[in-house]
Amino acid sequence: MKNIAVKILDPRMKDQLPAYATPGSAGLDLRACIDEPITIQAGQTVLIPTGLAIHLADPNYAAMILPRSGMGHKNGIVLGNLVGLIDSDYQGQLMVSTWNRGNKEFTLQPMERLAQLIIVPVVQVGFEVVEEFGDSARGEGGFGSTGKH
Ligand SMILES: O=c1ccn([C@H]2C[C@H](O)[C@@H](COP(=O)(O)OP(=O)(O)OP(=O)(O)O)O2)c(=O)[nH]1
Ligand SMILES: [Mg+2]
Repeated sequence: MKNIAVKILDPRMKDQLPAYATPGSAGLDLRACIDEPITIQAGQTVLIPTGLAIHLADPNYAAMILPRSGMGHKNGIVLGNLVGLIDSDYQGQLMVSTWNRGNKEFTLQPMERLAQLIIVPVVQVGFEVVEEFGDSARGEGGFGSTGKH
C-alpha cells in the first residue's frame, strides 16, 4: 500500500481518516465536514468541505472523487462536476460539489459519508504531430459503428 501525505483541516477528522471498508475496496469515503445539517433543494448544488487535504506529489497518480452509489441511487445526491479530478500537485482542501439531481430536498448531516475518493495511476503524455496514423482495426468508426453489416 502506498502512503500519501494528508493534512487534517477539521479536528473531527482526526479519528476517522478515510479507510477502505473491506480489503478489496477501491474507494475511501469522504465525509461532509459541516457544522450543522444542510438541506439541499432539488436541483441545487453546494460545495461541501471534507476537512482533508492530500498531496499526492507524484504526477503518475491522481485522485478522483466519485458519487457513492447509495447516495446517488436512493437520494439523488451526486456530483455537480460528475467526477472530481484531484491533481497530484493540489494541496487545498478536498471539496465535494454536491448536486441534488433528484426531485425532493435532501438534508445532509454533519460528518455523513457523502462521496468517495479513489487514487488512480496517470500517464502524462507529450504530443507528436503526424499527418497519418498507422492502420487500426477500428479506424475512424465510433458512436455505435460496430456490429453492423
Ligand atoms: O471535485 C473536485 C474537483 C477539483 N478539486 C480541486 C482539486 C483539483 O486539483 C483542483 C482543480 O480542479 P480542476 O482542474 O478540475 O478545476 P478547474 O475548473 O480546471 O480549475 P483550475 O483552473 O484550478 O485547474 O480543484 C476538488 O477539490 N474537488
Ligand atoms: Mg484545471
